Amino acid sequence: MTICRPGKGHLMIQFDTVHKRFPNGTTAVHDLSLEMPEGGVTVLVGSSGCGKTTTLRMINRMVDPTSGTIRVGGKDVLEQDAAELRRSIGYVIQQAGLFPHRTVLDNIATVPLLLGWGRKKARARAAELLETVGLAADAGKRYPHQLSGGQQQRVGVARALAADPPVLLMDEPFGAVDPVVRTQLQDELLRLQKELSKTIVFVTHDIDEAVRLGDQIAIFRTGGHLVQCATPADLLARPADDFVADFLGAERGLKLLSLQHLADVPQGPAPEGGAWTLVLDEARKPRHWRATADDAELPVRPLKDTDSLLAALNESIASPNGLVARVDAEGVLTGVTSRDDIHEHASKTHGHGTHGTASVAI
Ligand SMILES: Nc1ncnc2c1ncn2[C@@H]1O[C@H](COP(=O)(O)OP(=O)(O)OP(=O)(O)O)[C@@H](O)[C@H]1O
Repeated sequence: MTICRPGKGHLMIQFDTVHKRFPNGTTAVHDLSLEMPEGGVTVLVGSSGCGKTTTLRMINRMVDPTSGTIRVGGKDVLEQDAAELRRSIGYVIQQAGLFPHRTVLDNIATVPLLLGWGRKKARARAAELLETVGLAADAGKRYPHQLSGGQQQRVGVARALAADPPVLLMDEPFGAVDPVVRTQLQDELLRLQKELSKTIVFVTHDIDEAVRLGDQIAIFRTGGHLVQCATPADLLARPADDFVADFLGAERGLKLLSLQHLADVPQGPAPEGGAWTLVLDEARKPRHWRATADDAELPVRPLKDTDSLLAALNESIASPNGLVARVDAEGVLTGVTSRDDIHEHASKTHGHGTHGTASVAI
């Protein structure tokens, strides 16, 4: 059995040896012990039918466990009224699940109205949330079918946030939109999360989405078994077994590079007198590379400390001499870094163990 213990901060959600067997005999979740820190995003991933949705739905009692305990904010969910619990937890599903005959504003105001806020206050809150999720005020008067899939998904997020719940459950919320909109929605969620610090449980099939959004990722396999739970970087660096490694995909190393930043990679002065010179403007901002032999020019894409090692590797391949120009926040040159330095730094942090540090196999 794998137990996930993040080990720092307050825990908002705790699964303790939770088992779910449906009346038809299907075991959807098998002795799950998993802890989710307050203010963090826990992503549940795994192939179809491995128990992600059931796990999520046990948190707000849309499904009750067969055995074991689930605590939200320290309280056993089975000791709470199911309807009340549901209203206190935001829930977002694929294709938003909006009420088709209610305006967008009324959709968003649903839970505040159920909580007895009164129409005026609930609608004012809904209007505020439209802006929070990046929709224009006039979208509030429309009906869901008059919005694009991506816009509907934003309304779904606004509706889930309406009563300002501490916990948000998101079941494949961006599964039905195209990849460009999906990336935008992920960016929006990351921006919102910086502001709101909700405890989010997010179900997806998409490992890239999990790596982008998760503070911790729990990987399940068929039969409702949790295989590994760790931070994205730990998971990518140290998959627990072949199943996890396969799930992470052949580009696991590149994914890991996308999570690591350039900041710690050493830099030196830009070379002088070699085959290529880095040309700067009067403010010492890089303009281009110039060939000593024939004055040919090649573009330079300077990187900041916050850029990823993947971006750095990419730039070092594009650069004529394998050097990456580094700049400060104002775009002024701070130095250059070689492809070898990037490689060396990447392999130092990849590690070769087999177990994620946040997982304890027992
Ligand atoms: N109400 C139910 N009655 C019987 N079996 C169920 C019920 N709900 C889910 N199951 C079964 O439990 C298992 C886990 O289902 P669940 O929906 O939790 O998986 P999932 O990982 O979310 O799948 P997907 O990624 O396809 O949504 C599956 O075998 C499913 O068929």
